[in-house]
Amino acid sequence: MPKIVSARLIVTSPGRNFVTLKIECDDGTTGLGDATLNGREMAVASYLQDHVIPCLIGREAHRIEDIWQYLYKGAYWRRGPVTMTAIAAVDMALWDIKGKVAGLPVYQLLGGAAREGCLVYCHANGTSIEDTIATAIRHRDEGYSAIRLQCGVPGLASTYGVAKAGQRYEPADADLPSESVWSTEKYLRVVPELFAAAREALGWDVHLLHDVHHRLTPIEAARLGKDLEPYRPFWIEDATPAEDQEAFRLIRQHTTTPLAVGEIFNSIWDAKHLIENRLIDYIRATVVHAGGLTHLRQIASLADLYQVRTGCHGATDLSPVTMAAALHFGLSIPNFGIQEHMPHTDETDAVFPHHYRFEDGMMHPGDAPGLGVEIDEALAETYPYKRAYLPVNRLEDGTLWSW
Ligand SMILES: O=C(O)[C@@H](O)[C@@H](O)[C@H](O)[C@H](O)CO
Ligand SMILES: [Mg+2]
Repeated sequence: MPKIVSARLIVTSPGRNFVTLKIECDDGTTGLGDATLNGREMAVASYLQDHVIPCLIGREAHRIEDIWQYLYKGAYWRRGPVTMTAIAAVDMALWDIKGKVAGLPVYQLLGGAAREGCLVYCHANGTSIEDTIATAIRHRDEGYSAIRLQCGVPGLASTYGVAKAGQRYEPADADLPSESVWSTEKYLRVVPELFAAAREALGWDVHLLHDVHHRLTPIEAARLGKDLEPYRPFWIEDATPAEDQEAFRLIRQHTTTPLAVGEIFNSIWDAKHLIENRLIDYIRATVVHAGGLTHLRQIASLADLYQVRTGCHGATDLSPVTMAAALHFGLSIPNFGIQEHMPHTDETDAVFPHHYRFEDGMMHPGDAPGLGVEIDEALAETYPYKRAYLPVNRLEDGTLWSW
């Protein structure tokens, strides 16, 4: 059985920061895990370097569950985004190794394919409704059958999800947190107009999604859900800050618009109340921030009992290693819903050559043994780490608000 002989971190910044864990075994097999936590990358790097890697050396790489429990219970201080991202990186790398040793793609180790491919959604954003619709039409013509819509808010200089003119969308945009200004009233006026225009332009054969990004109170989220019902959204995401899981009951009482939440969740305990009370329809927890494939499977199994489906986070600050792992996961579980797909830049894809592919609105992880993604270390080295923070958000009166 392969034993772990070394593990190291590769921090690279091909346009944005990524932290990757590479584990090597005595038989030469290596595995990769994504350890990227946007805006707090070096916290995870230190947790792995200083507290996890020393405990891995000499362990049997195949004992994934035992190592997971060792890193979770053995830390004493359980859960949290830094800890669970670090555990996720180890977990992904060990599944990668197990697949390579078995000569099988990871989805075959997880029970095999439960579908032909994973339905994905992409992002259409624009400073105006017209720009957003034009982008959405372009993505539909590229083959996407699910599109997330985010547009600028008249009267606000910027808003979540909308790229600066002529640039790719990258929220971690400054050496210290940039500040944006928010107005719920102005926002609530424009989103129904956006969806009305989108249905007018795109018709009904495309799924339309929207990310509220934690910014509404429960009753405001209920109002948005009701206002959007005529346009049948696939979901509204992060409608209200989800530490307050019970708040979703109030939203539920007012609207049938499907609710998705969980990209910032890092364990099953963040989602248990929401799922067991059917307060949500999609759980967005993802491989890299929720403890890896081992833990995410537990979350998906709990969700399946309550007819909650997965809708994993898949933004560009999750590396191609997570994208690959998410597709193996999504292909294999019974209650897959949809997978977010924000294509990485060409420079990122060159650092992380991979086998996953997009075709006709769906993605497939490919059939290479393991996760099917590697890292070009020489190229990675040419992109040094550059500190970057996510923005902070304030109301027009200066109150610090959810970004
Ligand atoms: O649904 C999404 O993709 C967003 O919520 C993310 O882009 C999120 O803002 C970033 O991942 C934060 O790093
Ligand atoms: Mg989101």
